[in-house]
Amino acid sequence: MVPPLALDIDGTLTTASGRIDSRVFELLPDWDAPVVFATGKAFPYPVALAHFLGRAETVIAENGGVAYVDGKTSVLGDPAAPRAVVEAFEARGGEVGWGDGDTVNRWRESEVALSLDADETLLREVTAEAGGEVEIVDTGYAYHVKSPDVSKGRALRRVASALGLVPADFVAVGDSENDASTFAVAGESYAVANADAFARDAADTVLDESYMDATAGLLETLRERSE
Ligand SMILES: O=C(O)COP(=O)(O)O
Ligand SMILES: [Mg+2]
Repeated sequence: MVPPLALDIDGTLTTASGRIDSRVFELLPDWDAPVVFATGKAFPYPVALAHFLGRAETVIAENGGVAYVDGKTSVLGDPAAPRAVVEAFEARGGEVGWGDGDTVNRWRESEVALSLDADETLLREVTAEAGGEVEIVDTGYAYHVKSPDVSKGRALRRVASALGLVPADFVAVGDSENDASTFAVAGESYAVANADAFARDAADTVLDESYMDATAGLLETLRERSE
């Protein structure tokens, strides 16, 4: 039996230019165990990915702020403090940085994400003034202002339990700071070679290859190992 998977999306299932790698559509539709997409992206993104792969919509979004399994949505983080911090940041001239429309935050329920173009110094200053109520996670794709109580790893506990599993049953793959908590609870954890220092330190293994080259290679290995 192949193992259940907890898969980060950006940097792990993508190309270096941020597109979903086409091998995702070859390797994941028939993966014969639960697959949890665990991402910093807002809820609709992993739902859409699972949907178009023909898989169960079992997802962790917003770095663990939202979990969806078996038709049930759980919002696991309170957006009040993150929103207040970002309002204070804007009042002092900061910009969230996604332009008009802001589809990045439109469906976000537990946290706020800012563009990497945002003024990081000001953001960290305003966050420090909130006195531990919020933290910033830099995924390499965005700054996320979130409750410190929220994490992908904590959400994986809940999702695994709904599936009749425990996090230790999962193999986790990821590339950044927001994956360290998943790595801490998964049975086996792998950072892709493009991963940041947090993810590399937290992973059991750092893969030699980057992005989906690494993930695809690992999935092949896991499949062979299970035969
Ligand atoms: O949304 C982000 O900042 C990163 O998303 P990821 O967790 O899928 O890498
Ligand atoms: Mg990532």
